[in-house]
Formats: sequence, C-alpha cells, structure tokens
Amino acid sequence: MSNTVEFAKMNGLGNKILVVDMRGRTDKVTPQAAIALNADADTQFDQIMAIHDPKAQGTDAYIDILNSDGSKAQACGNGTRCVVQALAAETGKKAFTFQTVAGILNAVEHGDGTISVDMGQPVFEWSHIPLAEEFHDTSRIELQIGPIDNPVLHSPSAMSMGNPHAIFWVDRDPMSFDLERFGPLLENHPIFPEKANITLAQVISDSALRTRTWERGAGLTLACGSAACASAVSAARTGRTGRKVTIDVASSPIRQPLVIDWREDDHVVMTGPAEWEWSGALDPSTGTWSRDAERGAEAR
Ligand SMILES: N[C@H](CCC[C@H](N)C(=O)O)C(=O)O
Repeated sequence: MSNTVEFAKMNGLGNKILVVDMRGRTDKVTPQAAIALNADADTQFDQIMAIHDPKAQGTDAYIDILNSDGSKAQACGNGTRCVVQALAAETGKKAFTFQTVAGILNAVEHGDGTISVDMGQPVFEWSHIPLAEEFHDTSRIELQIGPIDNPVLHSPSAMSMGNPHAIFWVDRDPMSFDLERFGPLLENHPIFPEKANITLAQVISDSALRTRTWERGAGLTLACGSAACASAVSAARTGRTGRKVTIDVASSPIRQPLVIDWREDDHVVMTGPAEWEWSGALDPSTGTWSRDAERGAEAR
C-alpha cells in the first residue's frame, strides 16, 4: 500500500477542511497525522473528512471525521459540502449518499454551485445529547457563566445534530463576546460528558440568525455547519423563529448565509457553498505532505 494519498485543502464558508481520499485502502488517517497537519500553518484545519470505500449498499462512500486535536466528530456540515464538491468534480454526479458513524446523509449539488446536505433529524432527549443530568426540557438547561447574579451567558438550548451542541441566546453581536475565554470552559463543562460545540446565537428576525461557534475539539473556527443547523432548530423549537432561516455566520470571511430548513418530516437541510483551495498528497499515518505543484520536490 502506497504511503501517500491525495487530499484537497478546501473550506466551507471559511471552515477549514482537508478532504482526504482513503478509497481503496483499509487504514485510517491517524490522530497523530491530524495533529501534525494542524500544527503546520499551510495545512492547519478544523476537520479532516476522510473518504473511505462504501460499507453499506446504496451509499457512495463512508466518511470518517477528525477534529484538529485528533478526536473524532460524528457530524460536520461544512465538511460534507466540501466532500460533495470534490466528488461531483471528479465524477460528474450531483447527488450522493454518505455513511458516517452518525448514520446516512444525503446531499446534492445545485446548478448554482451551492450544496444541500440533509443532516438528519435533531435529537432532544437529554441522555442522547448527551447531558450528564436528567433534564425534562432540554430547550433551556441550567448552565451559566460569569457572575452568579448577573451571568454573561446562561440557559442554553441543548440538542444533538449527530454531535452535541449548546446554543446560548444573546441579544447583541456574538462577535462582542469573549468566546475564546468562555468556549473552553463550556466545551468541557461536566454537564456535557462527551463535551459540546458551543454557539452564541442572536435572533435578527423570525427568519434570520447571526451565530458564532466554539467547536469541540477544534476551538474558534470561522464557521460551523452543524452548529448553524442546531441554532436554527433550537430557535424554531423555542418559538424564536420559523422553521426556515438564514444564518449569518458572524466569524466567516465569506459573506454568504447558510440556509437551514427544518422540514416538516423532521429532517434538517443545510444549503451553502464550498470552495477548493489547493491539492496535494499526504501520508495518513504521519501527516507528512506535499503540494501538487511541489510533487517531486522533497516531502516535508
Ligand atoms: N465544523 C463542523 C462541525 C464539527 C463538529 C466537531 N467540532 C465536533 O462535534 O466535535 C460543521 O461544519 O458541522
């Protein structure tokens, strides 16, 4: 088995993604390779989407998702759009069915280049999010940060979109909060036994939100698709918006909203862009890599 595989540096609304082609192989991208790739400024990423041969009939590929700290993620909306764009460019196909550890995902590339991913059904049951304590109503859980009588953030909506999310409702620009300081404390709070992705969401209208996310296992990222889905669902669930909203991802350099539709059949469909940046080859066990233009040059 060759020790290098093809990969593409891509982004989904600024969310930094490495799409790694592991088809035809039985090994995996190792946590050590992920950590090494993330330590290099050129390949620094939020998630690796490793495309493996399909394991189930009727699916196009199995996708393994790694965070930049080497941990596993069950869902990555922005990364899934990147995978669709890469495979659509390779095969000319427009519609795909993927399997991940969290289940089956359907996705389609539209004529205008945007991509819709059916992220599946939200989960609200406390033990499945999971939370460490029983909450009958997870749309508003007891959790706060800051002075006890005047908390900066409090009473988030908790849910799973395949991965655990907490959405804190804020009444001013999410960029004005010190999420770098609060994020790690909340991500690792004992109420979240598997940690959680932490989002600040501001309601702009009954069909628009502005969000910013501290990602589990990746920290402050420019965008997070599953958090956008969790924000939209939580907003509709708590009566703050309708079931179809645009999300202005405050931290993203790309000023294009994500559109989230919590359909009547309970599936959450996210639509947005994906962008290819450059391609190369990497060793999935060590993370040693080279750019396509540099091939033949000394590996790094
Ligand atoms: N950036 C991803 C989410 C990664 C989630 C990951 N940080 C975790 O759940 O551990 C997205 O676009 O959905």
